[in-house]
Amino acid sequence: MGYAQLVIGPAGSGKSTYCSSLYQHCETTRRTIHIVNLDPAAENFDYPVAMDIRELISLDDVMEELGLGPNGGLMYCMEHLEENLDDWLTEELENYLDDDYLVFDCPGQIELFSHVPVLKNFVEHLRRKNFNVCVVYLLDSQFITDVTKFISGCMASLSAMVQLELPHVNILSKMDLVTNKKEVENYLNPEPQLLLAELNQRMAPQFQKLNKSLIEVLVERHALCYVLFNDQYSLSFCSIQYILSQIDNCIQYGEDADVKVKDFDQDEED
Ligand SMILES: Nc1nc2c(ncn2[C@@H]2O[C@H](COP(=O)(O)OP(=O)(O)OP(=O)(O)O)[C@@H](O)[C@H]2O)c(=O)[nH]1
Ligand SMILES: [Mg+2]
Repeated sequence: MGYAQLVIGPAGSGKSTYCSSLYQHCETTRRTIHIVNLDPAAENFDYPVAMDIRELISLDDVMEELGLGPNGGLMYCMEHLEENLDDWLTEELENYLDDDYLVFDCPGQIELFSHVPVLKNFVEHLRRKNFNVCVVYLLDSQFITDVTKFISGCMASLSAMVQLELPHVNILSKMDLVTNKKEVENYLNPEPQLLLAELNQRMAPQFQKLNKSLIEVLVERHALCYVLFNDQYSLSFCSIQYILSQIDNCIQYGEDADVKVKDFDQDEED
């Protein structure tokens, strides 16, 4: 059984920074993880790149040869990846052992997790290769400055949840940029009724029924729950260690460790 995180979220939400923090943390704690670049437009990396989509296809070549713009070119590259899952990805995965841990740093185009099936087929391929996969969805903390932004950010995450049908951890990134701590309290474990009241206040009266349904569906799917992340300085509730433990739990990584704790308890009882 292998383990994988699929790191997604809107453009600039901090996905690559998160991957590099995770890599540094794992290096310090002597844990092995491999970070994979799935962004054909990425150029600079703060982590060693274990696998790289740019070895399969170059965005510059696609834009030049097909006369596409950067977004059209990126979608073409991702569709090419989808067509090459059985050969390129399968061959690359052969370099990893059964219980290896891979982290996929994805591009930020929202289409990839709203309606285009590339990532869905990608994770299905990983699951066929016996990987336990968790989606890690990053949302920039600027989304909590305004209730309408927050709800739209949550809806985008929910659409990834519905499309990919995998364990899913939401992360609110760049917490160091939040100056108003009240905003954090309002949005971290939001009281649905208060959110709804605030949303109704911001929107025209004809949207009240829609607002109610939106909040209901977000609550039902646990899509309003976030863990916090801050790359700038260490705060225990924002720590990468805490986030990693939540994700490990979702993909049942380190179950052996739990068994050891049980044995220990048993010894004490004896
Ligand atoms: N202040 C602050 N800035 C951050 C944090 N995380 C990321 N950034 C900055 O946000 C910008 C975007 O970060 P990236 O990690 O490249 O974001 P990304 O989601 O990988 O972006 P794309 O791959 O282009 O979609 C960079 O300038 C980062 O330095 C954070 O925790 N705090
Ligand atoms: Mg990136």
